[in-house]
Amino acid sequence: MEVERVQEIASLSNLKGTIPSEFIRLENEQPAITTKLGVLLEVPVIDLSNPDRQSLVASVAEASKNWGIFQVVNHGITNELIAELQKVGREFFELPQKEKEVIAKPIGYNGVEGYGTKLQKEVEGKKGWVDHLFHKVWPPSAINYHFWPKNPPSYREVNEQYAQSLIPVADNLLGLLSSGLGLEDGDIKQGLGGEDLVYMLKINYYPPCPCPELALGVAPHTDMSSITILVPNEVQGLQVFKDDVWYDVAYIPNALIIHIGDQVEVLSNGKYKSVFHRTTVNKDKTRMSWPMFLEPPTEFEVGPIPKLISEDNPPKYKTKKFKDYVYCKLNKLPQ
Ligand SMILES: O=C(O)CCC(=O)C(=O)O
Ligand SMILES: [Fe+2]
Repeated sequence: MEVERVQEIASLSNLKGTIPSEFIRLENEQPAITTKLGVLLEVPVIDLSNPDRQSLVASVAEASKNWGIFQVVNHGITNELIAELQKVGREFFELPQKEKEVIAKPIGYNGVEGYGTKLQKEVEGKKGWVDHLFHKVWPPSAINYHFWPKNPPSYREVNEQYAQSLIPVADNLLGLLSSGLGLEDGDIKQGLGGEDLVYMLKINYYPPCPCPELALGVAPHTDMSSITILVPNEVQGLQVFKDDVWYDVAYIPNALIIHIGDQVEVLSNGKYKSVFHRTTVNKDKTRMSWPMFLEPPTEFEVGPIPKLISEDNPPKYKTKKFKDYVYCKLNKLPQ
């Protein structure tokens, strides 16, 4: 059988300290050359239990304007639930390959859901050292359980519980972002489709890599989502581009990492910035992460919120259907 999944490539005994050439980045992307070594970037850490809403709004707005990324603590998701989420996700990836392939993204299928490995659409044709699983978890009408692992048996219950616990956290964050622009709390969520907002879960599985200094996990990008709520495991790997260099983001156990994605940048007419990030891999350890992408429905039109637009502040972005935004971005066409 032709080896295709990174997890399988990583387990080959004949690698002997090397990796196939399609994983070796050009020098301008290699982590060993482009990372600020020995420094952990302390992105803003925001305590969501802060009773002073004004100061909470101010810190979320400041982080979203200047960083596009922050971490939240005291968010209300229990450590036990995060541990369960990680356990069932890891157990799925540790199943025999044949069992994982049952929920593989079908070839030629037009959606993103399913187990898979991305063949990066990059000029150099390089591949990321990562496999993934995508499936929607909310709203119930958007869910296709075919793409959810049947094994381990508790996968569904744990992931449903996690999605439901995340809804108030997401609503709160979107409200804080709205308020930070001087808008009503509900305006940003409304601008994303309101209750039809889709929660798309991705699990990234980065197996140990014999040459972590030459490869990347996920290539540099901004998320197409509105915001992304991310749980990593304890293995370092997330990097952010700041002042022309890549920095490792400090890992805080049980914090949620929040990325500002492209749709919030558009809605805010550029006041909030989507964060440019990438991931590195580890020589000995498996890294995993669980980004939850909060996305407008594909047919929903997103554009700068009208209340933010004036003669002095004209729209900087087009208003367009989310599916058209995605199509242009994936095919590297102008937006
Ligand atoms: O693994 C991570 O920490 C981030 C992954 C990521 O950026 C993505 O999947 O979009
Ligand atoms: Fe990302």
